[in-house]
Amino acid sequence: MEEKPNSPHVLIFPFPVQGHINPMLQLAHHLSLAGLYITFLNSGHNHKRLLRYTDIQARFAQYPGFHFKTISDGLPDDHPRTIDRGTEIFDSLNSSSRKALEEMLIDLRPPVSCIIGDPILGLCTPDVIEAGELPLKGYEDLDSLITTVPGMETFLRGRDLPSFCRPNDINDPIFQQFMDWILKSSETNALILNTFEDLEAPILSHIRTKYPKIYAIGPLDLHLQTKLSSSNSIMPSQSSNSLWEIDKSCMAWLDRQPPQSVVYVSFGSRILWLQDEGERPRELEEGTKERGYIVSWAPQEEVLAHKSVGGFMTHSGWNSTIESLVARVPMICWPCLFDQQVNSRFVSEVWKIGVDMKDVCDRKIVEKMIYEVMVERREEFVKSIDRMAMLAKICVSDGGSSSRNLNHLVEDLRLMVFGRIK
Ligand SMILES: O=c1ccn([C@@H]2O[C@H](COP(=O)(O)OP(=O)(O)O[C@H]3O[C@H](CO)[C@@H](O)[C@H](O)[C@H]3O)[C@@H](O)[C@H]2O)c(=O)[nH]1
Repeated sequence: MEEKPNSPHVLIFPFPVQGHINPMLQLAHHLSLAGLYITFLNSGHNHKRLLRYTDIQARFAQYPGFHFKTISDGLPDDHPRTIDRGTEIFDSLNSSSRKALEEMLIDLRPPVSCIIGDPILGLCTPDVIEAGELPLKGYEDLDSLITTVPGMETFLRGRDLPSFCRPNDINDPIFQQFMDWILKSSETNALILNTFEDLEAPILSHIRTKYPKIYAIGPLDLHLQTKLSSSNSIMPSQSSNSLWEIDKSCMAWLDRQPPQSVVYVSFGSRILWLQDEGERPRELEEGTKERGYIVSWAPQEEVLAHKSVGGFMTHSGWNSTIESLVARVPMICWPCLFDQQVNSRFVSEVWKIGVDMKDVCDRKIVEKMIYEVMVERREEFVKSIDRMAMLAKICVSDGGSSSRNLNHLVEDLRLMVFGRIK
């Protein structure tokens, strides 16, 4: 890499799953557009998979300061790396990558001025424990309000807490491990968030009391699209970030459906075991043949933007939530893990852009919720989501809050080279 004194060199290291690689690549793209040196660090396993479906390196070839590097996640090649394997991937990455990362940092030129990592942000968990609201005492607590999370006092119930934050016993080793990561994440200098001020203002002002430097620069994808189109550049297709082969055949099927008649169902990387094994139940294929279309990995953003799609049944992963908001598609949420329970509560109770099935799901409930989103409360949801999508657009356009925050981020990264800020 040609060494230019005074140029910041940013090392970006996403947690090695699809939902983290996508936004981190978008962030890397933003910083490259601003002329920064970037080293994008992938696990060797994921980098091989990205290269299988797209020439990800060619996509960034226009940026001379952009380099990919890989690091081992410490797991054997045939390990499924799915979340149903508990914290295996976290643990392995933690123990195997530290030394390699330290060595890499010594060797990289120009010297790395900043590392953008991917921590778990559980800011309030210690306060909730301190207040005695965790651990939950039993089923009756699932419906009680949690009153110690600022900005969420009136709507956050026990059942809306992230799954990892509600152990039966706070001495549970997995919970303790998460707590350890949460406490470590509070040592970072600043937070870069894939959200926008108009979406989460009260929460962002609370986070600001703990982290003076936060940069809400999202929705990253829409932001990138806006930036690239203003310079007449082409937005890379989503398939250029994908760990799975995208099957576009569903687009022709969507073209044949009436406007807003289709419910798109996807649980992110949650049910990939099913797809990877090629074990889709035959009854599912047969039963939906006339009325639906199944693919293993869809071009999600294109699907959401299609005029025939009227609702999204989602696991409420953050990327899916924000992509649905941008595409103005109301949601039927069926959260499972991590932040998904909180996201779905915001969708239904705060933003009012969909319904939250939470932990109660059977065919009657699915039918009822789909009816609510597609018919009964459609007008209300569409009105709110149109407004949110418009605010997102304003935030990422020139002079909008996300655009200004991104400029500040770039300025601050530049200052780091001179050691003027930490
Ligand atoms: O058929 C599909 C399904 C998904 N996607 C894309 O894959 C990403 C999925 O991301 P997300 O919705 O965030 O789900 P996960 O991959 O499950 O994300 C993990 O990471 C997220 C970000 O931290 C968390 O919010 C989730 O809870 C966690 O499960 C999105 O960009 C989708 O567009 C596709 O392109 N095609």
